Amino acid sequence: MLKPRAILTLFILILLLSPLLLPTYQITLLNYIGLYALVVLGLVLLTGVGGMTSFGQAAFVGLGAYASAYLTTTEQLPDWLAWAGHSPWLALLVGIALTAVVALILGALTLRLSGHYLPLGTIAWGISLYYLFGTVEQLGGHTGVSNLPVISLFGIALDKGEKMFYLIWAVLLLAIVITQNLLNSREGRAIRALKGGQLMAEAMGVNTFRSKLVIFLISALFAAVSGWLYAHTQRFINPTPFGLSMGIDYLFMALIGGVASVWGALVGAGVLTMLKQWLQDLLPHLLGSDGQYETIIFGLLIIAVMHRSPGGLWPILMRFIPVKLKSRQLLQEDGPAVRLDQRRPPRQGDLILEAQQVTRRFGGLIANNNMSLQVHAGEIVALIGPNGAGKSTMFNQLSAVDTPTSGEVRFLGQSLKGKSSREVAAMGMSRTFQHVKLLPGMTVLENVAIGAHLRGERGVLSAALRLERAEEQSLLQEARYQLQRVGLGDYLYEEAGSLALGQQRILEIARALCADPCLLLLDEPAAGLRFKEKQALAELLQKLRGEGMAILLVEHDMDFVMGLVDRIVVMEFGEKIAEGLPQDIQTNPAVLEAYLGGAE
Ligand SMILES: Nc1ncnc2c1ncn2[C@@H]1O[C@H](COP(=O)(O)OP(=O)(O)OP(=O)(O)O)[C@@H](O)[C@H]1O
Repeated sequence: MLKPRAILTLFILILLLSPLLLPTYQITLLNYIGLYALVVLGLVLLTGVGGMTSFGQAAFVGLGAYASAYLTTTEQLPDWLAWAGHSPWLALLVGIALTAVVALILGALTLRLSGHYLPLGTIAWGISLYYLFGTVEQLGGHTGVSNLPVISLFGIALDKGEKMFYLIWAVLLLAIVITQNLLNSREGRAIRALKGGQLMAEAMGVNTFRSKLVIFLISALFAAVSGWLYAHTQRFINPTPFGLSMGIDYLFMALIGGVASVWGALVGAGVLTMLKQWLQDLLPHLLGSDGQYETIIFGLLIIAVMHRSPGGLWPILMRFIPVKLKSRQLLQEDGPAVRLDQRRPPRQGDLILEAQQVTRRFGGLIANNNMSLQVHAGEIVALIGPNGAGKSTMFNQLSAVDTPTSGEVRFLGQSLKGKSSREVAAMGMSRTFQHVKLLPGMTVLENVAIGAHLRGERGVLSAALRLERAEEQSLLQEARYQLQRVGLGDYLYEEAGSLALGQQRILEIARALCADPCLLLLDEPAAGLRFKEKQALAELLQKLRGEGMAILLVEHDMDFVMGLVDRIVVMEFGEKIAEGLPQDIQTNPAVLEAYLGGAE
């Protein structure tokens, strides 16, 4: 079994030797693969990891290319830009700044769009920027800009493809490392939660819009740097490679390579570039040179690959490479970690949560009517009621996922009016979900670590450069501790999706505990648990109560509830019909009526 590091070293060695062994023509091809892969890497992050489809990446490539072309070839630059003239490196800085500004504006405008509107938005700005490149006179119109200077590095002029090769591939490898570092960090977990876990992530305190903007920005910057490298490799540019058709090609490369993997970017760029070249050489011999047959065959091949392997080629390739690159390796302890700071717990008996006459209407339907309840520190309260009684709706009002039509929820003395579920999480409320919400492909440990999101503060940059290792170790140690506490210590490195449903519910409790809350909202925690697991859960909740935690749970399992909780609030048709000690509720006629239809 080969170690990933050995494969990487071999790969770098082959790269280093390539310009010495391969003919120029092939080096040119490899340069293109490197340039494309850099753009596709951004798409893997944006589309594969973040779940946002962009057809407009080629426009960002154009921004990087044109910024540098303009600055390095224009004789008389405006005074305020003169400092950046004639040096490709300074032009790169300007290109990066320009792309960042454009990406932030476009991202702010389009990333809030949902469904098909986002891809349509990317097509719109992709086309707009393309026409801009062709229209602006200073950018050479459709003729383009020629005579770009060569890049010099440490006094060496990179005037040949063989020399640019080293720069292109070094930048690409650096970008891959940065991306991988980022994905294996606190910010990375938040980013990975974007696809399929946004509601959960927000409840854990993640600002999902910010995470989207971050990957949008990074992918735009990768594209712009690729554009800069392209411009100074070709030393001539025109708008053609920055149009929508290239934007679609980049997306295809990501899909073919494997949109969920960083290395898939390289595979996708490599396979598609080689294939296109090969078809362009081969088909004219077979079919004549009249039609663009390669485009048709190319399209059919893409459909075939997508059909056979929707995850792209990388997962197939991994089956043949004798290497086990599991996130386990990335999560190993570096040594003892500092324990995270803890919130000062409220005093036993303090009022933690209070709902005052909460009403929630959905059109004509009143899901919650005049509901009031209280939860104190060191108390377990159950919210019960028949199906459709309005318990989940109430939970959503209490955790600021939804806003009451009238009435008020107060948490730790503060009204939740106008607060987001993220802010409420930061105040110390943490929850689990009726329908388990976790990221099935991620390890149990990483899933739980998302709960500790608000307890870390190191940002994207330190994650990309691995400067946040101490904090990361503390976050993972906390996740490990909470998993051991709930009895899932043996499953740290399993994929969360492989756990039984009952264990997934327990995982959600560990995740909620990771946030160091003073109030736990548990939505049907015992559903799907076996008897022994229920006993263990009850013990855990009792222990937490002993430590002063306030717990509110919705539960259908009456045996579990009666033996555990201090007080019960019963709902029917959106209203509170009873409240009291378990033994009183068990004999309450209104409750018996609601549950058993009037049986005594
Ligand atoms: N977003 C919504 N729009 C319209 N109606 C809704 C919405 N959410 C809930 N309801 C309705 O409100 C009522 C209460 O639903 P809710 O899910 O809160 O009940 P519940 O007590 O949690 O039920 P269960 O035990 O089956 O989960 C139901 O009639 C439901 O159809």
